[in-house]
Amino acid sequence: MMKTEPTTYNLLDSISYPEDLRKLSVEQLPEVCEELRQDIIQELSCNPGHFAASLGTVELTVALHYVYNTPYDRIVWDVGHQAYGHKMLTGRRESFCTNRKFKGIRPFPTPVESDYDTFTCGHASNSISAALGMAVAAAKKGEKDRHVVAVIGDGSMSGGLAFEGLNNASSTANNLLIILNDNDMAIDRSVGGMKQYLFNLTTSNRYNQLRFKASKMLFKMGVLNEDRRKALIRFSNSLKSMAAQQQNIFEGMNIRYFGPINGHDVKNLARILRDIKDMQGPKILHLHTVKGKGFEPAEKEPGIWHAPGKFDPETGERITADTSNLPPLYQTVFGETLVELAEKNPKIVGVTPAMPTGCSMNILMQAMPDRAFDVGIAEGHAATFSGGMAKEGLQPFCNIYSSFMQRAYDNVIHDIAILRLPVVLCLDRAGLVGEDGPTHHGVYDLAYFRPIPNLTISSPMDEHELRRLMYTAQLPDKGPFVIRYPRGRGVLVDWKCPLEEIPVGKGRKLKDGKDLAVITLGPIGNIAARAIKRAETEKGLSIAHYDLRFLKPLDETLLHEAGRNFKRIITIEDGARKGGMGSAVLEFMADNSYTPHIERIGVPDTFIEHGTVQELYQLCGMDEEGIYNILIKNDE
Ligand SMILES: Cc1ncc(C[n+]2csc(CCOP(=O)(O)OP(=O)(O)O)c2C)c(N)n1
Ligand SMILES: CC(=O)[C@@H](O)[C@H](O)COP(=O)(O)O
Ligand SMILES: [Mg+2]
Repeated sequence: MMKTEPTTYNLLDSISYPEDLRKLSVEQLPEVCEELRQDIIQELSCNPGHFAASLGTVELTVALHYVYNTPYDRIVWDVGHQAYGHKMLTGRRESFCTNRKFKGIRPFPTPVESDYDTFTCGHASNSISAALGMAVAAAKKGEKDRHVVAVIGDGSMSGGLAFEGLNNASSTANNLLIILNDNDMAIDRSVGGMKQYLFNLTTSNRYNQLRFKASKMLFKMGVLNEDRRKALIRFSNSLKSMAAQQQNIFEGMNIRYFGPINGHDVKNLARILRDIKDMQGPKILHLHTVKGKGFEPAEKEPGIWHAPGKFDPETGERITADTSNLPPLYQTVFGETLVELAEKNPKIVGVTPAMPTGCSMNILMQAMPDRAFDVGIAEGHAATFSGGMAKEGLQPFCNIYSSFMQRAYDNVIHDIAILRLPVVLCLDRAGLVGEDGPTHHGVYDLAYFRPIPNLTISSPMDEHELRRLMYTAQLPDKGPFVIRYPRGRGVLVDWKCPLEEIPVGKGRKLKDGKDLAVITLGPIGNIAARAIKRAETEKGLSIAHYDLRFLKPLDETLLHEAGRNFKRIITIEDGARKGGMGSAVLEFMADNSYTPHIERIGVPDTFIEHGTVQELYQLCGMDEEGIYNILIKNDE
């Protein structure tokens, strides 16, 4: 049954902020959790967002706000997609129905929205570093009573940044608590050695619990102080490694390890948090949780229920529209075409940093499991790993969301571009992505990749162009080749065109015109084409339209033609206005002494919030109406 009217809750309705929660008894916490979980299910069923992760952290969220003095004490959520319960307990339950909507609650915690949100969330693996910074700052300011807690998932723990944070935490004076929320899932299944290591730790559960109890008792009795504790750890670790040929990696780094414990027993969780809260030195608490906990379909298929869209909260049936007559997703075209190419070219391999389903690399994984790699949330590694394979003769297609590629900038320069290694860098989610907001918009790649020598940078206007660019990119001697395309559907229902080469650096004149020229890059060219048609029909203008296809190398013949023939040129791109395609055209015209009036349509120099892509296009003047208004401006 769909949610029709607000449900009333016995305890949850009395909690607006954590102070209210802290007035309850420990015995009441399970009921709070049950109500909070139900409320998340009800809310998400009609206003979609990240779902399964927040169900898995209900007890942790309640326990944290119960035990810690938030917001004075700092909780740093990693990614923040698991923090819906946190939002509801921190003054945003009433407005939660606007979550992820334009002008509504933001998709991930951010201090811009609430004092309870301590840092920027969205990109994985930053929580330990940020929390360590806060802990050090607190100590420097003499705030001895301020506690800092980082909450990081097992998937996010696979990221290099998390390891850097751990490494630094182990050797810097701090009292940080790291909570490892281990549900054995990223968006898809967790991968890698850390996941295996955490699983193995489970098997030594009894040992860790015994050790925790013993050390607590000795502390209480005054037998154990910090120096003796460290000596004891060294002694117990050496005994343990002798016995089990294995050392706890965290303990080995001087980070005290507790767990693993059941992350859904809220009373026990609160008790343990209280016990370890004031212990000196860095600590890690390892929780076992179930992604999707308490909602059976999500527990069974947490991958699908990571962000399932609307659903019926009673039956668990997902509400999906019939898409059979719609153009395909660019992601499907990418995945299917990659398999087609890999069947013919044995050198092709696929790489994804933890987004196999999102980018459709899972199609290659299923068809050719030994030729596709999910490397975990490790974009920098994905790029360098691809470079290594390319150096030895393979042809990697490394697919990374545009905004996550920001993490791999130096890897692309240092480990791919300098040696001109033939890696195809597929930038999925290029352009404004919608409800995930400013952390996830893929709007900087054109500007950040354009200055790098040896790179070819392209963007297809439709599915056929995507297939042709993918085909072209894997031909011999093409060097590093970037292909950027957006989240969502293309424009051609019949997308399976023959695979043909596109000459590198060659754009297209889509139509001639006399009054002004429009230069576009990528799928936004389709919106521009509609606006052009309207301006011609309604205002009698004659407008030339060029699809540049390549930002690098630029089609100089095409640009000379535009520079020679037009006094007014409008560039349109789904990316930052500063530094991208429009800037490249400006530079070209200036360098060649052309003096047209150039207007650049693109994302302005500000962080764009969340909303539907359509709403955000409108906000940036990049929708059909916005483009039309610019086209006719001088004609009014
Ligand atoms: C740098 C970066 N890469 C990829 C993602 C996409 N992403 C969001 S959540 C997630 C999985 C996180 O797994 P985990 O930390 O275990 O959290 P869980 O969902 O299991 O609670 C991924 C890959 C991201 N947000 N940031
Ligand atoms: C939290 C996060 O970073 C991902 O879950 C992201 O929201 C996925 O985006 P897509 O839905 O575009 O794959
Ligand atoms: Mg996980």
